Amino acid sequence: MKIVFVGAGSMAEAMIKGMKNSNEFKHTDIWVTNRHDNVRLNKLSENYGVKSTYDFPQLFDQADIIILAVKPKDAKEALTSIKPFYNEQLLISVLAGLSISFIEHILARGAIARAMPNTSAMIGESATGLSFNSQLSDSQKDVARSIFSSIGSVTYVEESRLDLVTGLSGSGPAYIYYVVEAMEKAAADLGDDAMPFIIQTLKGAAHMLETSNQSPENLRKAITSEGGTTEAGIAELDCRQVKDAFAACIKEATDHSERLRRQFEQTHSS
Ligand SMILES: NC(=O)C1=CN([C@@H]2O[C@H](COP(=O)(O)OP(=O)(O)OC[C@H]3O[C@@H](n4cnc5c(N)ncnc54)[C@H](OP(=O)(O)O)[C@@H]3O)[C@@H](O)[C@H]2O)C=CC1
Ligand SMILES: O=C(O)[C@@H]1CCC=N1
Repeated sequence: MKIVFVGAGSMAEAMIKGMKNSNEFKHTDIWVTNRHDNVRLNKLSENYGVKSTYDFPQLFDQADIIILAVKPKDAKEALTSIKPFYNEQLLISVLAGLSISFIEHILARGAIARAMPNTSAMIGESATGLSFNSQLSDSQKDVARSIFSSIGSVTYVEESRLDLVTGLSGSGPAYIYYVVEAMEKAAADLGDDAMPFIIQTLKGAAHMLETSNQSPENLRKAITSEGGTTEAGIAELDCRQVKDAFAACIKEATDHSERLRRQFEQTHSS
C-alpha cells in the first residue's frame, strides 16, 4: 500500500511516527512532500525512513491513499497541485474546518474522507473523529479506519460534528498542556520532582476515567473531603469561573473551525 502525505508538518510527522511504530504500515510505503522545505523532508526521511520527493509523477504513481495535511489556508493550492495526478484514490484530509464538499469541488470526484486526529498520534494515543463521503468502498473505509486505529482511537462521526471534535480533541492536548504549565509553575519549589508527580496524576486520572465507570463529578467528589485541601483549592477555581472558561475555550475553538471553513471556502470557492 502506498500512502502519500501532502504536507510534512507537525500533524503529518505525528501520524508518520505513530503509523510506523504501530508496525501496521511499512515506512517504505509512506511518501511525503511539502511546499519547499527540503531540509524538513530530508529530516523525516532520515528519522522515519519514509520516502520524499517533489517529483509528483513519481510521488503519485501507484498511490493508494493521499493524506492532505496542509494548513486550511493552503488547501486550495495543494489540492489544485494534486488534481492532475488524482485518479480517485482515497483522499483523507486532516484539515480543521475544510469540508468534504470543498475538496470535491476542486477534485470533482473521488473517495474523500475527513479525519480530526491530534498530535498524541506520535505515541499511538490520538483521538480521531472520521467522516466519509458516499464514494468510499467498504475496503477503503476499512483502510481509513486502520490508519487512525494504528495511531490511537478512531470514531466515525457525521461530518457536521467534526468542528466540535476539532475544538474538543483536535486542539484538546494543548488545553491539558496549558493546565500542566500552571501546575508546574505552582509546584516550582519541587524543582525537577514536580513533573513526575504531574504526569502520574494525569495518567492516574485518565485511567480512573477509563476504568472506574464513575462520572468525573463523582471521581472529583471522592477526593474532596469536607473542609479539606481539595475543597479549598476547587473554591479558588470556582471563584475564578475556571469551569466556564474551559467550556468557552472549547466552544471558541469549535466556532473557529467553522470560521476557517467560511474564511477559506468562500474565498476560494470560485
Ligand atoms: N498540529 C495539530 O495538532 C493538528 C493539526 N491538524 C491539521 O493538520 C493540518 C496541518 O497542521 P500542522 O501540521 O500543524 O501545520 P504545519 O504548518 O506544521 O505544516 C503544514 C505543512 O503543509 C505544507 N504545505 C503548505 N502548502 C503546501 C502545498 N501547497 N503543497 C504541499 N505542502 C504544503 C508545509 O510545507 P512548507 O513547510 O514547505 O511550507 C508544511 O509541511 C492543518 O490543517 C491542521 O488544521 C489537525 C489536527 C491536529
Ligand atoms: O490549531 C489548529 O488549528 C490545529 C487543528 C487542531 C489542532 N491544531
